[in-house]
Order: sequence, then structure tokens, then C-alpha cells
Amino acid sequence: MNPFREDLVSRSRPEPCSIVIFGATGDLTHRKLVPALYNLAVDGELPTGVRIIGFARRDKSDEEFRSGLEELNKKVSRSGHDDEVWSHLAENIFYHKSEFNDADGYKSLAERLDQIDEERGGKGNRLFYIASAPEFFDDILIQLKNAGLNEAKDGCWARVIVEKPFGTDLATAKHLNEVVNSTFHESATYRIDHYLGKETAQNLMVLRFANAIFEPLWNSRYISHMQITCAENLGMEGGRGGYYEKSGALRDMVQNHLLQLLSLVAMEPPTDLSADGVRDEKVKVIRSLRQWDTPEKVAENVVRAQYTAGHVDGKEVLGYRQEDRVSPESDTEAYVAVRLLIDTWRWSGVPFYIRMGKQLPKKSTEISVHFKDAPNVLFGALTGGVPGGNVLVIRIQPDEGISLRMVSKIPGTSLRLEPVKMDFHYSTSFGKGSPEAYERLLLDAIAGDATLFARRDEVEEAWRFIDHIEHAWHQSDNPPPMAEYVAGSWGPKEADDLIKKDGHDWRRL
Ligand SMILES: NC(=O)C1=CN([C@@H]2O[C@H](COP(=O)(O)OP(=O)(O)OC[C@H]3O[C@@H](n4cnc5c(N)ncnc54)[C@H](OP(=O)(O)O)[C@@H]3O)[C@@H](O)[C@H]2O)C=CC1
Ligand SMILES: O=C1O[C@H](COP(=O)(O)O)[C@@H](O)[C@H](O)[C@H]1O
Repeated sequence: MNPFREDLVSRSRPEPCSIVIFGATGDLTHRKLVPALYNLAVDGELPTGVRIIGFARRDKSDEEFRSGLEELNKKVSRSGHDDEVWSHLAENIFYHKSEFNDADGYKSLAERLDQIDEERGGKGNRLFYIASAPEFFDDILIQLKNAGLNEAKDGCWARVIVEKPFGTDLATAKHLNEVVNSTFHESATYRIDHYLGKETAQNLMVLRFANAIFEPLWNSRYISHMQITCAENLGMEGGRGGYYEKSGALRDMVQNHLLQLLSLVAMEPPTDLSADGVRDEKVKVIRSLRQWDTPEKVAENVVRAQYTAGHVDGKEVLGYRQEDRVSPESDTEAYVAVRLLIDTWRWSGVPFYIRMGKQLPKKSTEISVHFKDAPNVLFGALTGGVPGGNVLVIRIQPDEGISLRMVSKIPGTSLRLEPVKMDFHYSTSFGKGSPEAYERLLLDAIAGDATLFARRDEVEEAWRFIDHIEHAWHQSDNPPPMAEYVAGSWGPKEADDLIKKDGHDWRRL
């Protein structure tokens, strides 16, 4: 639910509904979606009368489906496993067996949904969650339409959540958008980006627009540059290599999650907090990105790399090209660093740097805002100054929080300066952990609030930017080279050079 003033946001209360999950025997449903619904139930936030209908092709009874979900919920739920809450939820879980392209399966789904509503007093609201591999997205949407399940009936609503990846380039994203919008109205379409559901990502707008002290400084006059880092200490575990080979770091993380974070940190204040009010401003940021539209510009502003064998968390790990389901000649990047410029009045001349990599020393995602140095006229003369004295760090995960680095006098009789840190940790300030991103996002979709979901134009603008880079890498005559870094290190030397060219360094995490 939108945390802001109720009278300023257009959304309704979460209502009873049937949530149909396509791909319900899969990993996402078991590890994320059902545990998220369970946690909402534990916190008393799930409206009574929410039903979950799993749709997949293998044979399973309702009971078998429930017990498989329960087994995993016990392992992964952030609030443990309460038998009473679970059994109440489980009474409302059903399984529907069908192939994604079988028209009869959707006809019988429609009948089953009506029957569940009739027996259990449901209203007929429907939330369709497409949690399948992307090659099935079209089929599922078209079959929903053919079965009339896309239409809101008798004062009820029908909405669709579409999982990532939302296309693999601009053309495929546009095609998918055509299919989605010919099936569901844009206002009933929820393109999920789980980074937008993370607590600190949501807090970005609050930090910027509910505190009078930051916004006056939030521009090229006071900010030297910003960095967005997403470090992961995993490689291609669990057979992910096959998927990753077709994706790579740029498409897997930058096109969606990291450009979404960039748009939140760089957008103008929205005129209101409605879904479109916020998304209108976010899309302007992505639309204003200077395009790296030649191989030369890509070589100058983007670094791609693969890891070689090394050690992460004290364990020996393989190089990217030796990973399961990865080609020994792979030209897929497991690391990317991009220098971005946003051609707006506010950000003229301020570089933004995004880096993302697998098999780095630790898992950490953060945004750092580096302020310009104070004039060097007073303390500089005595001490040499403290360059990079003011940095605001927004920790997205783990240890969610915000810190501000400032320069202080070291106690003593002489004038010596050193940076110190003011630190806010969610866990200690609020005394409780944050909900999982999927909890918040599922509840928002049930409540009809699309603020934290990507709109069609945002997705397409992001692909427009990414496509030029992918084109230079894979389709040009002089592709920029692939760099290397040792697994467990902080990335390739070329990425350090990229930021050093502007006189900056990556923040040490
Ligand atoms: N797993 C994760 O953590 C994340 C996943 N995602 C995205 O979510 C989506 C699903 O991922 P994930 O759960 O990992 O995938 P899985 O491969 O684990 O699950 C695929 C599901 O699709 C069903 N399925 C496949 N083919 C058919 C068919 N022809 N007809 C009916 N059902 C079929 C399978 O059913 P059956 O078992 O009956 O074959 C299974 O339920 C992907 O788009 C992925 O990118 C996004 C973020 C995180
Ligand atoms: O979407 C994806 O996200 C995960 C990282 O998510 P996080 O919430 O753990 O930060 C990433 O590992 C994966 O490759 C990507 O597909």
C-alpha cells in the first residue's frame, strides 16, 4: 500500500480476490510468492477471502500442491511457520492442471474460479500472476482473453502481473506490450520489478521529498556524481548459467532494477503520488539518458567483463566460462559498469555510474551520492582538505539504512580533520525487519496501486538505451573488448579506469 497521504493517492483498499499463478509448481512461486502471501497473512495484512489457484501442467491434487508449498514455506518464510496461519491459508489454495496453450484448460479455469466464488462467497475479483518462462507470456495472455478472463465483470476487477524478463530488447518488449495491452488495460497491468518493492528503494522518495534539507542540494551545483552498485557473491549456481548466457548482467539487472533505482534517485518531484504522477517523472529520467549509440561511445562509457577462477567467501569458485551451462567461448558479461549522463537541467554535467557483478566479494546494493568538496580556503590551507568529505549512502541491502559522511575535527589541541559517519539502520531504528519485496508488491496489486510497477513507456525507454550497448557488443564490426576479473575481487581494472577518467573512484563497500 502506498505509504503516503491517503488523500493524495488513488488506490482502493485490498479486496478479496482469486490470485491465479501461472507456473505455480516453479521456483518463484515456492520460494517467493506463496511465502510472501503467507507473511502477509501472519501480519494480518492479507484480506480475508484471498484464494490462490496454482496453474501448471504436471499432475497434482490440491493437497499435494499445498504440502509442497508448505514444505518450502517452512524453510524460507521470514516469519517462521505458524501451523494455524498456514492451515487457514492452505484451505484457500487450489491447483489447476493445464498446459499454457490449451484453450480448454482456461475454460475449465473460468468455471473453477466461478465455482470457488460460489462455494466460498467470493466477489469475482481476479489477479493473474504470470510466473512462467517468458516464451509462454503471449500464449497465457491470449488464452486469458479468449476465455474472457481478462474482462472485469459486475463491478469486479481483473488485473495481470507480468514477471521479468519483460522482453530481451526493444522490439520484443514492444511486442509483449502490444499483446499485454490488447488483453488488459494498461491501468490493470502490473510489470513487476522486485527492486521497487525493497524497503529502501521505497524510502528514496521519502528521503528526498519529505526532508527539506536534501532537495535544495540535489542537483549539479552541489553533487559531483552518484554511484549505484549491485554486488553479488554468487555465480551461476542452481543451473542459472543457461538463462544467464542469453541475458548477461546488462539485461538481467541494469535494464530493469538498476535503471529503476536511477530514475527514483534522479527524478523531479512528482506533482502528486498517484501511480502515473510518479511514473511520469521516472520515465523522463530514462528518456533523458544520453545514448551510447556507437561502438566508440560504448567503448568509452561501458565496461563488460567475465570472472576467472578465484575465491569467494573463502571457497574456490570456477571462472564464468567454466560454469555449468555456460559456453567455453561465451561472450556474455557477468559484470558491467556504465557511465551515464542525464541530459536535464538538474543533472547537466553530473556523471552517474552503475556497476553490477557476479562473484564479487560480498552481496551488497547501495546508492552513493557524492557531494562536491567545500571550498578549500579555510581548512585546506592548514590540512590539505578532506576530498570527498560528504557522501550520502543509501543501503538498499543488506543492513538497510542511510549514512552520511561528513568532515569533523579530531579531538585534540591541533586542528586535524577526518571524515565521520552518521548512520541510520532500519533494524535498530524501527526494531523490526523489512517485509520482502514481493509482499509489498502483491499487496499493492491486490489494492490496485501500480506506483511501484513499471509502466510501458519506462520499460521501452530503458530498452532503447540498453539496445545500443548490446548492438555495439554483439552486432558491430569493432565490438568493445570483454575484460576479466578474478572471482572474489571488486571487478576489472577497466572499470576502475572508467571512473578514474572523471577523477573519481568507486566507493569501497
Ligand atoms: N525463480 C526466481 O527466483 C525468479 C524468477 N523470475 C521469473 O519468474 C518466471 C518463472 O521462474 P521460475 O519459477 O524460476 O521457473 P521454473 O522453471 O521453476 O517454473 C516454471 C513453471 O512453468 C510451468 N510450465 C512450464 N511449461 C509449461 C506449460 N507448457 N504449460 C503449463 N505449465 C508449464 C512449470 O510447470 P510444471 O512443473 O508442471 O512443468 C513450472 O510451474 C521466469 O520468467 C523468471 O525469469 C523472476 C525473479 C526471480
Ligand atoms: O532479478 C534478478 O535479481 C537477482 C538479485 O535480486 P536480489 O533481490 O537478491 O538482489 C539476481 O541475482 C538475478 O540474476 C536477477 O535475475
